[in-house]
Amino acid sequence: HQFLSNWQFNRKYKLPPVVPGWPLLGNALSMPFPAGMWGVEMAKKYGEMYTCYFGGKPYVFLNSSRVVNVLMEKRAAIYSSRPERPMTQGIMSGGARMLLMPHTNRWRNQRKIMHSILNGRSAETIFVPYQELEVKQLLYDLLKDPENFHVCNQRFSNSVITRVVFGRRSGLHDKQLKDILDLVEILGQYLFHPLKNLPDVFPWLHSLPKPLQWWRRGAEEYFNKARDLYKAEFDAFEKKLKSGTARPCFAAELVAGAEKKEFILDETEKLFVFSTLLEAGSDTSRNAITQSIAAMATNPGWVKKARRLLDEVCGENAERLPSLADRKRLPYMNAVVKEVLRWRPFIQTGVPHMLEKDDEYEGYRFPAGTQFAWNAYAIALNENDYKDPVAFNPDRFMDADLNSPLKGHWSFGTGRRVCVGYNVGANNIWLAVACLLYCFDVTEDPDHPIDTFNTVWDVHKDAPFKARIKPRSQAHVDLILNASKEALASDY
Ligand code: HEM
Repeated sequence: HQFLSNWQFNRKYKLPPVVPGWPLLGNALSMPFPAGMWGVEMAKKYGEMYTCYFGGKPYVFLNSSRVVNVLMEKRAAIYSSRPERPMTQGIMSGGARMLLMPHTNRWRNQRKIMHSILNGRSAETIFVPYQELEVKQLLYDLLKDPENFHVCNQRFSNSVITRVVFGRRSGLHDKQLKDILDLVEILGQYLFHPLKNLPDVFPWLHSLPKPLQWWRRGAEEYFNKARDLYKAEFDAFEKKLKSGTARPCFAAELVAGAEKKEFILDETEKLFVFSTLLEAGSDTSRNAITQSIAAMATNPGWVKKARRLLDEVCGENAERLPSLADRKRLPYMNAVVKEVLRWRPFIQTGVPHMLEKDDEYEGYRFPAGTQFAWNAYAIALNENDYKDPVAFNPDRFMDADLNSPLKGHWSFGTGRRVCVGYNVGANNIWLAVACLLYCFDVTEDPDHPIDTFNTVWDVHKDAPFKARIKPRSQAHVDLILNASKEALASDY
């Protein structure tokens, strides 16, 4: 029977070159975590597309912008679902995590809510003042504790989104921040390391009697931990709301909207809207800012250029900090943001989308249910896509698409699933990197050279690499101390 169905499958479908794997487990054993450089190697060996099998299902890696653009972008109407994930979505997220939802009305509903919070006018009017406040705290923290730059960047990103969602700021040593990053780290390993997550690779395992489901207890503990974390945060907010001390924020709007029946979210969905916002908001720009530090230390050329342009606008003697109001006058910084995202994409092999209907392309015939991902490292390091791809060179983005943060790289994803927080993310990076460049000299520690290919960017307990971060001059120190006074005094 198996032979016959394989035979039928092969008559009907034709997939790009298949990476040899093992019976049953397919390629789960050979795909490391993180898989960026493995993806580069496979792309060199197999070409523009290759296929892996996980749990008997095909997963196609797309290794050039050309094919991502045709399939995931232009044909987004049928390339925008997500595979069934009974472990990470089912048990660990109570079925309510938007990122993992299939292409359904439930997803559309959540996407609308997210869009209204994160985009349009609100990205500018609501987020920008907090980004401007938090960046001053970031500079102060980097001045005081440069070795822990990773924690300073974590706090900055987390505090912006926590302020918008719950109306409170976060501190460097907040337990909530560490708990969020722990949760994301575990989820990331399950999502991107098939061997660690057999219950999603083989969804039929979930029909085993419950006592035999060895993963269930751990997964339920994960769900409870996440739920308790966001529930505690929401309860604390509601207390403030009742006592009249809550600040205007998204949670307040959500409560008001729910009372007016503008939308319906059950309890778990509500908590996972918070989880999605706080986790996506905390865990992405912090990596990008950290990577910009690696780029400054290893590629001094662009730093000189960016610095000269920043000095022209803000003064050579630490007259004032760069601000998002300077975006029009500092187009080069838009290119910097895009290059930070392109250079060594920290979501190293992309996020898989699932094809909803059989499809054909250049002689291949893909069955519905095939997963497709932009192979992020492989594309970023592909010489046909980028000239001298290894170098950090923002000038490559000084083109007609300069002001479109989504164009020219895939780090925000693609098609209908493209990151809904990209404006907030791009502004976080723009502001933090502009201020860092303006105030600090960043150099490599000769005893600890940075391996920009194999560094695991998203570790959060320790710094992923070492770098020396020193203020440019006493005038810059004074500027930071002065500018951060308001942030240091705003303790809420
Ligand atoms: C540097 C910053 C960021 C990067 C690189 C990034 C990257 C991504 C990527 C790669 C995806 C998946 C896209 C796909 O499957 O095609 C995604 C989805 C998402 N991101 Fe972001 N993100 C960033 C910032 C943010 C921020 C600040 C928020 C919100 C506060 C956010 C909210 C989301 C949400 C809700 C989704 C799920 C979208 C869906 O499934 O429809 N992201 N992001």
